[in-house]
Amino acid sequence: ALKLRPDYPEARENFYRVANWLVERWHFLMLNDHRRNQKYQQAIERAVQSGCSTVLDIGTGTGILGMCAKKAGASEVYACELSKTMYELACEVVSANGLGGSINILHMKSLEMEVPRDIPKRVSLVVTETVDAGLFGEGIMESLIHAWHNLLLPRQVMMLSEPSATGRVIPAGATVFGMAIKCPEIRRHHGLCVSEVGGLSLADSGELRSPVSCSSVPDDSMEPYTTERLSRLPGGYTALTLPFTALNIDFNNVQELEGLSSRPVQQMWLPVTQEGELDALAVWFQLHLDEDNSLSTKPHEDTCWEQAIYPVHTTKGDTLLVEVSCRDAYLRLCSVAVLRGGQEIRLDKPLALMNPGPSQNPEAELCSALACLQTDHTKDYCVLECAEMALLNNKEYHNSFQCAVTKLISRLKLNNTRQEAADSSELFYVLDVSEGFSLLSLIAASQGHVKAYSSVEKNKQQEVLKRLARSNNIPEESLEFWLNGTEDEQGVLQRPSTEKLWSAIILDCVETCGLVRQKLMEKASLVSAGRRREDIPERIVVYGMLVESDMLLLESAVQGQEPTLGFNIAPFINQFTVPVHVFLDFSTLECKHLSESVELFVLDLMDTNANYTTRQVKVTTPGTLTNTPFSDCYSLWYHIYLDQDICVSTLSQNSHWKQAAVVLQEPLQVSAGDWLCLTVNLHKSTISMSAQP
Ligand SMILES: CCc1ccncc1CNCCCCSC[C@H]1O[C@@H](n2ccc3c(N)ncnc32)[C@H](O)[C@@H]1O
Repeated sequence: ALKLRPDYPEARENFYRVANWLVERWHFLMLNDHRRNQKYQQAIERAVQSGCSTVLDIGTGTGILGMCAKKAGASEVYACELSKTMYELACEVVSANGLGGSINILHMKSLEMEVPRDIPKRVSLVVTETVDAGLFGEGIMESLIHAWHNLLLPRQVMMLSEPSATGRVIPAGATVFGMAIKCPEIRRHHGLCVSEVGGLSLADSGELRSPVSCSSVPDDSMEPYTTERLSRLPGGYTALTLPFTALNIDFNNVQELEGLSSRPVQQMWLPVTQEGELDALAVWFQLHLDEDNSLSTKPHEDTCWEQAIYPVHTTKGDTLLVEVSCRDAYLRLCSVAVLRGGQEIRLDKPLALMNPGPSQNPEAELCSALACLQTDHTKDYCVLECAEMALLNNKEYHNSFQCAVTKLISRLKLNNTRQEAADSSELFYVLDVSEGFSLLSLIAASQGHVKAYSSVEKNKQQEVLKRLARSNNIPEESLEFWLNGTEDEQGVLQRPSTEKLWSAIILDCVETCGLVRQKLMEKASLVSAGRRREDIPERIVVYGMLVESDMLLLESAVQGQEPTLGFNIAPFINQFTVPVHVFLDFSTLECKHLSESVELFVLDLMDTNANYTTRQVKVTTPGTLTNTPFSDCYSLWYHIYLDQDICVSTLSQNSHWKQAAVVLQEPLQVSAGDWLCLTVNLHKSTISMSAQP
């Protein structure tokens, strides 16, 4: 579609969503990380010059590490890449750098490779960077165990044989660190932190959990950890212990690799340095490329990488007994018990006191200690997405909403009394078409005289709403679930029954990622047909601000004109540059504000035709800036007016929304006092912007 009509905004937004998915953003971060590139290049050169003449690059991505090996003089270089898009990209890059004939790239997963079918003989060196924030997330352990058994020359004791006859891996190993932290921002995304919102008591919500849990029983619907850039978390975090070494791994020792996952788990002692409630365990690592080069993902270092976060779930209503014996400053999770319903469930294993020595396998202990804390004795918990959990914890949003609904219902009642015909017992029909888990239908139903329809679909979530209705004395018949699972937008918005119309429809208009929800305006124009009705929200005001942010640039494209490690890579991968950045925390984004916040746009949901299609907005850059900065992007947020007076901001402190930013195609040279002209364009629900001096 883009090729046919490059200016068609809807197609452009879809391309952005696809490009974001096809080429992960970290390819740009990696290629822009010059230190990382140089360290890998050095380690590869050293290995090749010491005799490793045949090389396999596992997970080649753009092909950069394989090209380093070739340039360092390796006689045979092979590479494999499981992603089709990256495989094709690597082929383009390698041939564009004149190495097409000398690097053999395979579109396959290393685990499927065999000698001699795929590579003629075993290689002396495997290079790879198939690691994620939690180290193991890209399957490096499995890949290396398979490589040692099938693709690498056997590991010889060095002195007996020359280097080229023995196999080895870059990176040579990794050290994993952990640290207990207190962090409200993580807490509010992974557990219920409030007891009452919008006039509803949440006491009977039952157990609510985020999809992140390290429970001992591997449950594929749950992920063991999430990732955060600790240095960019709003409100920061407090370290509750010193960083401790959780694990050392030698990637050149296949027995150790195989042993890791089958070892017994023991307890873990964490020396406490600061008291406070434990919200999560942060984990990072050092990747030892060789004896002298290592990469670190430690927070606050100038690493661009995120850390792995293991939230600690303490189930609501339980009393978690943790003997935080600060005797000789050791936090002992060793005697952990859960008091539930008066019954004490001892979670602890035999105390680690018996073998207080250095633990053989702390990484697995880490997980078991956490599993202890999170052992899900109660099977009947309900999983909410992190954003749904943060929304649930957002008192301000629900209270604002409750005010708006109360005003609306009383207005409707007033209208009724004026029309003597209508009987005072008439019910008002309210439909909540919010995506995902939403309490708004309950808040509407709690006003009385309201029949609320919720579009919550998942059974477990409907159970939670029913439980909350009962415990908040909302009559069962005031809440119904509407058209579950129907794909048809028109159907969802049809009337509940022939004679009735909806009195109000609740739309949630801004996606958690920070963009206006796709098809919002189409949905809004659908519902505006028929009798004039009050909708919540009634309008959305879009704000923006010009900023200069190196971090955003590093995540969006390979920067600079000079080649990467001497290779011409940028033009190829930059074709996947996506100007729209989502899920940002604007409050902690490293950036320089180049203008005041400016009202860019008003979306009037009650009159969808009234919206502007293009709009000129003058923006000034404050005079304080010294160097003529590049204004390279503007960040977006929204004020959502639930009615003409009540509004919630997507930038507010406890907001569950993240922000979006639009990176300009070409950075604009601006200097203080300039006037920039932003052209804001709304086509259906897709906002696109461009800036001209
Ligand atoms: C300090 C490094 C760091 C620290 C923390 N966070 C991120 C990083 C940066 N590394 C991210 C790379 C992560 C993605 S891996 C790179 C490419 O390799 C491909 N692949 C992965 C496994 C695999 C396989 N067995 N066989 C063939 N191909 C494979 C992926 O399809 C991807 O294109």
